[in-house]
Amino acid sequence: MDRLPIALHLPQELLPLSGSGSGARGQQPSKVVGSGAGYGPPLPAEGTPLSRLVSSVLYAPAREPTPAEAAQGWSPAQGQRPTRTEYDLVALPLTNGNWQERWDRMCTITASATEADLGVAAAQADTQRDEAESWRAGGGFLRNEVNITRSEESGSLISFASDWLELDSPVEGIRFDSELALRQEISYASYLSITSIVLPPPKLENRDCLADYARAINGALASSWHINISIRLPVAEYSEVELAARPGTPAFQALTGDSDRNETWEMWNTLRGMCSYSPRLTLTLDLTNPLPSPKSLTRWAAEPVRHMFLPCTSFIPNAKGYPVLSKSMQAFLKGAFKFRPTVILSGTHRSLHSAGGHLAYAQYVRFLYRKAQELLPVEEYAQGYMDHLQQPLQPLMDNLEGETYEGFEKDPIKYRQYEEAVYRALLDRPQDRVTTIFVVGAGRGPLVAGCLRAAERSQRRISLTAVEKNPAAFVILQERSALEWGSQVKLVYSDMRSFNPKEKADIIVSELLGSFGDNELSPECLDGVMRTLKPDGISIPASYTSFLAPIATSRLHTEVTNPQVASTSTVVDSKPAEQPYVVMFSAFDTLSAAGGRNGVDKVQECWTFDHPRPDVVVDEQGLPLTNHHNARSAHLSFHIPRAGVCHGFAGYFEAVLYGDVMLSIHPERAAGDMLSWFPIFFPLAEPLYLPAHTELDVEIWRLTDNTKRRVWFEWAAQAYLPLAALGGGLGGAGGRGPGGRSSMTSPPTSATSGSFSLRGGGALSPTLGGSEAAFASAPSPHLGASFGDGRMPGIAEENAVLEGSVLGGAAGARIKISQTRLHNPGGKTSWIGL
Ligand SMILES: C[S@@+](CC[C@H](N)C(=O)[O-])C[C@H]1O[C@@H](n2cnc3c(N)ncnc32)[C@H](O)[C@@H]1O
Repeated sequence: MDRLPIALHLPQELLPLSGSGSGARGQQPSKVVGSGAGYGPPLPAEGTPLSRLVSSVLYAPAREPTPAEAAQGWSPAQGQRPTRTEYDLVALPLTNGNWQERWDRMCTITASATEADLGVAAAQADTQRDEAESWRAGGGFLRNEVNITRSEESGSLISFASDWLELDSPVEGIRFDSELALRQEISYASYLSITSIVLPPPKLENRDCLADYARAINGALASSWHINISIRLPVAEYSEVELAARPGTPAFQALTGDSDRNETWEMWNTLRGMCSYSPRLTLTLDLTNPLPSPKSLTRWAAEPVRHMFLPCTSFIPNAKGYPVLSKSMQAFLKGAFKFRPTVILSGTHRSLHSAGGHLAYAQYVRFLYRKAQELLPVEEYAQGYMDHLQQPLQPLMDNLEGETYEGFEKDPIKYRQYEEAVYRALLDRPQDRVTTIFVVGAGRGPLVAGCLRAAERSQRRISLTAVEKNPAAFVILQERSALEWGSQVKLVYSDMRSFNPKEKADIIVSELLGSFGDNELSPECLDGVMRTLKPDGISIPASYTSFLAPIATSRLHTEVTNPQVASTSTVVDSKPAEQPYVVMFSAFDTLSAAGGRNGVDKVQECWTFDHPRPDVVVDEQGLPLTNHHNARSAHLSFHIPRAGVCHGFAGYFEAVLYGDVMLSIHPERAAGDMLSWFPIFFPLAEPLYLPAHTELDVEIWRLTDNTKRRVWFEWAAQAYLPLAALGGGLGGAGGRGPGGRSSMTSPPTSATSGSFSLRGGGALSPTLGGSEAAFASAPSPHLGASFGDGRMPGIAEENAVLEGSVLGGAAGARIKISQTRLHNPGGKTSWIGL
């Protein structure tokens, strides 16, 4: 099991001031090593004061053996060897109060006040201005302004930038000088080979200057090619009134209730959006404040959390006085541990808890981490594949590798379900008849073996043929035939679409399913072999259905849109955003929920394929004339209860094998330990911001081109806000029908629906006055963050579109707020070959 990285945060008062240990305080210089021929400053033999402090945090001193160790033969050398403590890293501020003092003197005075205000003599003010200007022209730190002076000291450190930097100050001069100071700190950290620096967060009260903060961060990222910037952001903010009610008490609960605390996430979303989802911009989630409701917390699961800042004040004492965490904090950490953030503990020296000592906090976090490592079989199997984007297989166009078959064959559920389906189908057949079964796309034979077992269990006689077009897999089939099956199984090396048996089948068994059901071209392959099925024959599977849900996954979005990201390797791993991927989602959040005005599902059905399908027009050989009947389209409408950003759609499938024997990777219905299929991901090239109560309409098409012999998917989405959600009195029930419509069902009645452009929002804004309440907790980039004038900026936009029931008045009306482009038009980026 991996060790969870834990850092100890050392505040300024516990740090040696740089310059101490020298003659500065009248001490003799320490004994040094390397001072002669060395090129750097002399290094004290016992290390610098800082490196000694860091070592004392990370390594336990030499010790005496315990009685048990002594009994087992303790060698003195063992006692001398430094052993690791509970900590792996030390977190500390890069600069100290001396720097703040000088910066304040230079910058706050010149930026924010007049001489008269401050009563500063004109000459002194001039000196400060000159000093500030020469610093702005490219000044650096003084030796006693930084806590770290040598790169030898920086190895096990996480450094914090000055927490007084105000990149979002309402005072313009302070903003610009803070930005200069930040650049200086980043450049100094880079010089020290520090790879990650933690920055103070933007302030809620300065939200008007959030864009200034974001621009400064973007510039800071560009100023160094390797430094990672991590923004220390509180998991939630509370008002003074709420905090006065004492977190954890029923009074606090009554005040905060179930409300969505998304203010800090909204700031983060604006910030990372303005920084173009830089992979070097991450989060240090600050767990000082009480946790909000679990619903508000889920969105952090989709964000790049690099560190968790956990002060000792967030721990509560257990019955024996040891520090422990509340149930909700335990659950949150358990979910977060799978991303292996560094936990930064702070204040452990303050003896806030009566038992356990200062290491008890780290020991407890490690205990929680160990507990969180108990994985489901599918999670165990998927370790190493988490959030790893893979091209979907094309088993028709390509021949699969042996390793891929081996992977399939580890699945404990799939083959059991197939055997059960064949067994039930055989039981439903007369006992005295021989049933002809074709296993088409037999691979290395696991379904063939399943059919033989099903025949034995059901006491039915079968005639079994295995058809496979992969020459390498066909060798394995021959091997199994020679060693296991003998004459029980007939082998045919052929593409199933040109397979010509003498006798037709009662049952055709196949497994050509992809993560989205039909995306490995099962419909097209089975179309080609259904001519070998008797009129009353059956297909196992009988049908399969595709499902979709909108998700937030900033990590995968960054990967598909930032070609330079993916790894530190020099190979540029470009992953276009207009193709589907197979991926085991880990850092993601499903944005939709069941309900909304139309009572829609959280995960919605796109379309279904049934086999056999007697209505297909075929030629004289029994093959379909065109592939037109396999085109599909789905128009879905998702209810998005809380604000979030959609980065794409997760796709799943469910298959009916026979009767009620199913296969499912539907997230709400799957058994949980089927390993053969990870979900599919349809990314969006641009993230789509969705305020709370959005109705997200998603269109997805499965298209085919007979001449090019290809199948591909296209997708797009539009976001709408129901007027009812704005509290303006125009909304109501009804309007658009429930989601989940597909091309195979009847289209919605359009007689009463229509849409019209809303020109000049002024006419509507009086009705919509008071809508601030609905938006106050969900300011959107599209809507603007300020509602001080009582109007809803999105509505005032010239081209906002109001959709509603024209004949039936405005009941069910909704306003369109954004849309995506059409992804993968004409299959230009991605297609599946027939
Ligand atoms: C997903 S694998 C399943 C293999 C095996 N039935 C199993 O369940 O482990 C699909 C198999 O179908 C084969 N296949 C795909 N299209 C085919 C076609 N048109 N004709 C024959 N075999 C095909 C592939 O080569 C591959 O072996």
